[in-house]
Amino acid sequence: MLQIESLKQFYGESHTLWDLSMTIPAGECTCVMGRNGVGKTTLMECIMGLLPLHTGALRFQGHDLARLPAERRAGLGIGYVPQGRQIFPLLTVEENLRIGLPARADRRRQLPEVIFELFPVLDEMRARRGGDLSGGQQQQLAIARALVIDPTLLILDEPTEGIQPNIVHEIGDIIRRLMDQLGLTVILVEQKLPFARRVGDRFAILDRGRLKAEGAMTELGDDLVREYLTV
Ligand SMILES: Nc1ncnc2c1ncn2[C@@H]1O[C@H](COP(=O)(O)OP(=O)(O)OP(=O)(O)O)[C@@H](O)[C@H]1O
Repeated sequence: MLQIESLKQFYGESHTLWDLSMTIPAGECTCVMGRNGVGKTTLMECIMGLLPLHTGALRFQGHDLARLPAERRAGLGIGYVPQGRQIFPLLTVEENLRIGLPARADRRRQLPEVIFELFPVLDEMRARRGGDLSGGQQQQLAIARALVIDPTLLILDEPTEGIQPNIVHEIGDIIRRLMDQLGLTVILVEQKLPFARRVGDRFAILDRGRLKAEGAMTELGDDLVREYLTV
């Protein structure tokens, strides 16, 4: 579904991603893993067009992504839940959701009902300010906002960061439900190993901007965990 080919990225003089190539298969959840600062968020921002590539190619369902500005990439069906959620605290839940609408390819101006079926709490809280929601509710809002464009690929950057353990479990269930019910492909940036094992079908491990290992989640063994994931 998404091919990343020989991608390089720099922040000024600092080389952040090195010749990174990987394929994201359709219908699966690929967990991008690695310690702090290895380049996971940078890679997601390159895919979304929030950061320029130095060299390399990005292909999404036959489209040359790297040539398209960020808003066109969303229009192709790539939903993005950024690290830290980025909810607008003074806007209502409904206003936060509506922010996603202009990126829809079909120019529809109505929120898809499926969002409220998936997240009934957001329906109850439509008129509340984003800043009044709990961390878990804000995360649901951030996911729902990404769904407003009817994506086929959903990118989630550390959705469980700073969230209570019981809600973390619920977010895992939601991700799997999105895949089963809506047929979504997911890229999940995740540092929590049990969560990644539960939700992910595949893993890709980054270390200092390089892809070090990838495969089926069932093949993620203790040696890789020790070398690249434990702190
Ligand atoms: N705007 C920036 N300018 C310069 N360097 C940056 C910038 N953003 C990130 N970096 C550096 O690039 C490297 C990769 O950062 P990135 O945020 O992509 O890592 P990460 O794996 O997502 O980490 P985390 O798990 O902490 O979010 C780090 O060394 C970081 O300090």
